[in-house]
Amino acid sequence: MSKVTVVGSGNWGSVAAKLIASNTLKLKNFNDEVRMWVFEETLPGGEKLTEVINQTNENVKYLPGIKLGKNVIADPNLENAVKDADMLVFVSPHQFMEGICKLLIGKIKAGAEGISLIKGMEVKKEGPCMISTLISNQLEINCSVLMGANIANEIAMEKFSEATVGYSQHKEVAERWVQLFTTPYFIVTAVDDVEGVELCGTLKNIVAIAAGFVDGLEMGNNTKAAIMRLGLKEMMAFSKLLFPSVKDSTFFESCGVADLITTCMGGRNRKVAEAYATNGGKRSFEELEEELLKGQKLQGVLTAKEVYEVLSHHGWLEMFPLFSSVNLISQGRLPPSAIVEHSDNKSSMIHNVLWHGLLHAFNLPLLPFIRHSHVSMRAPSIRYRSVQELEASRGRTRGPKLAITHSSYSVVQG
Ligand SMILES: NC(=O)C1=CN([C@@H]2O[C@H](COP(=O)(O)OP(=O)(O)OC[C@H]3O[C@@H](n4cnc5c(N)ncnc54)[C@H](O)[C@@H]3O)[C@@H](O)[C@H]2O)C=CC1
Ligand SMILES: O=C(CO)COP(=O)(O)O
Repeated sequence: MSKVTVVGSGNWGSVAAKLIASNTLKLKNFNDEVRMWVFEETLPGGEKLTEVINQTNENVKYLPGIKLGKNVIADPNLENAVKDADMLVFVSPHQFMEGICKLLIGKIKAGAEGISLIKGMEVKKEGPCMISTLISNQLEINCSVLMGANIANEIAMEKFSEATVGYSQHKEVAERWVQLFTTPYFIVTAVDDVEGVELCGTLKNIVAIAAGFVDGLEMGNNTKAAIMRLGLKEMMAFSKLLFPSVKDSTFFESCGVADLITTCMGGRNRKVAEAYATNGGKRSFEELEEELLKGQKLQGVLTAKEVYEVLSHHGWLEMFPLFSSVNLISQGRLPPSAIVEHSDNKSSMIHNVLWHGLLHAFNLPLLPFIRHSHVSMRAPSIRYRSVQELEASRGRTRGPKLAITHSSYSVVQG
């Protein structure tokens, strides 16, 4: 019988534990108990979060008012929480994963399977690294992903939604994950495109920040829809540049367009970005995150910075005006209103990038195509000026080109 451990216990981590715990009680091939590693905290009343979760069966800080299931056992000791697990569910904010993995090296049971519910990526000197790859490489386990239109508080209340498991090669493993997560109100589908699924979940957080700016500036639904359309194009183009094997069909699964829509309508990234724009960029994201999310973490601002480093490193900034602008606005280098700028420049470049996957399939070179192609399938749209033009038009000069750097956060056990 397989034992399951959830590594992480924030808003989504707690809901994931609840979903899984309802299934392990019913499914014969799983042990009833679900262990949940908790990054220990002392609550304002002086109690330890882990003890309160185990006494009340509720994560009073990150998911108040929802019973997790009596078979969810909170454990503040990471090593102890994972030691017998056959199936490991990783669901921490992405900035903590490198630190968590370091603590887990050599502590995982041989043959264990992992799945990442984490939306984010790391940028290292060697280039971008998806979180599932970080887990796989560091812990020497196979790691699938689960992403989707999954605002945790709604799933906690058992409102219907869908999700996508992304796997590579091992369909039978994906089927076990589908079995472990699926409930009548949470329908999970597996697709053989782990990179595509993970990149959808990661990149939509940048678009959600843009959608929040649009809301803060009270620009209306049409503008937000335009931002979502442009964002989806940049998501597809960026994904295919990094992994030419990424499938178009993945963007039509829950992890793709559905997650993009729900996050741009109702997520935390959107909410904090709205407040940032309402305040004219004068209050930092860190301050607003702390005030509005009370310990929950944003992923979009960091992801925009990480993606910007990749774009800058490859000389791709002009092909990704939305992603670039989101980073520059979040860093205070452009005002929130720069999210929508009209000009008539290189919008066809994205279209060209989308051809890259096709070209790659036929082993044709990309760069000459981008430089010389005049393929014209442009639709009228918001046209972005280049980053340089935007900054120059505001009398600013660009800061030094960002080098690929890696910032890691430490995991400090309370
Ligand atoms: N909340 C949601 O609706 C959804 C979240 N996700 C993704 O799930 C992942 C986890 O997010 P949530 O569960 O929502 O977390 P959260 O943002 O609600 O909570 C933050 C978590 O980080 C922990 N933490 C704080 N400092 C830490 C440190 N130094 N080391 C390790 N852990 C630390 C906190 O204890 C807490 O469990 C993210 O990648 C997010 O994008 C995906 C789908 C839905
Ligand atoms: O990923 C999410 C929904 O699928 C949640 O997004 P936020 O972190 O912006 O709330």
